[in-house]
Amino acid sequence: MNVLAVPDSAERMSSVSSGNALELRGVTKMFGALAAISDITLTVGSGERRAVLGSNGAGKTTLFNCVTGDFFPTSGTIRLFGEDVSNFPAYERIRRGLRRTYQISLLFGGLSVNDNVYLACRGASRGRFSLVRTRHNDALRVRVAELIEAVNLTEVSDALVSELSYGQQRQLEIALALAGAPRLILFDEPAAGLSPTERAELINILTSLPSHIGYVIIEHDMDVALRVAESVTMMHNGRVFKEGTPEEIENDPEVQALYLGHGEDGGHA
Ligand SMILES: Nc1ncnc2c1ncn2[C@@H]1O[C@H](COP(=O)(O)OP(=O)(O)OP(=O)(O)O)[C@@H](O)[C@H]1O
Repeated sequence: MNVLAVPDSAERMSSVSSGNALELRGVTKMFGALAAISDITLTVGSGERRAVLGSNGAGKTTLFNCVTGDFFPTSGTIRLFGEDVSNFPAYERIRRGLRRTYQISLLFGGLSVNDNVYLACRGASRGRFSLVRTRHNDALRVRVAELIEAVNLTEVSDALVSELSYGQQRQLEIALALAGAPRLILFDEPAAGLSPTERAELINILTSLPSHIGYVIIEHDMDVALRVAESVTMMHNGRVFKEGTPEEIENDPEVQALYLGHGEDGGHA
């Protein structure tokens, strides 16, 4: 059987039994002799909001890359909504409702906020791409307005992206991740470079997302991470070091020693 073959939707739905959004079992990714992540076992329930913390080089980005399909794991399995996607290319994972934001901006600076979100919605709708306006197009425009509202950018919806503040650009990236029908979003350091006011806005946006949309967030800002997540996975040297609620992680002496600036790593938060 071709491991890249994708089952039809009925077959797919019948394989969805666990109710979990994401399940990693024994996932290892080697770069030559270096294990960037080792034997990672991790479960994210449907609609769950989880933070992944860890110092530089802990393996957080590699973990995301394995989940998205940017990298294939060297060993182990990755299940998305109950389906083994370990060998699926990235676009097949996107089709199943997985989205990701990046640390770097992927926005079209010369287009308006509206047009950026519109293009993301068109890309996600899988219809034939056309710039001719139709009724379907009108429905899409309504959806675009809803997404812009969800990230509090309505007042600047006609502004060019290049005219937005850095924080507004990060908010727009969240709107793009919401295009289509996402069920699980991977946020890669969304608070990086934000001012305190922009961080408060980000927390507000993330905690206001529809409850059926789960997310996993890599975030060095502990204050943001622990406020927007209901569960935390702490990584160290490519392995899962601790799991718990934000309170448990915050109060864990080993975590404090390792991550909050008292350990040999010097911390990174
Ligand atoms: N493409 C690659 N080729 C070789 N080594 C890599 C590659 N990507 C990551 N690594 C190595 O794997 C380890 C984990 O890196 P990774 O970027 O996943 O960590 P991280 O926790 O995301 O770090 P940061 O917080 O700095 O982004 C590091 O030692 C890194 O140098």
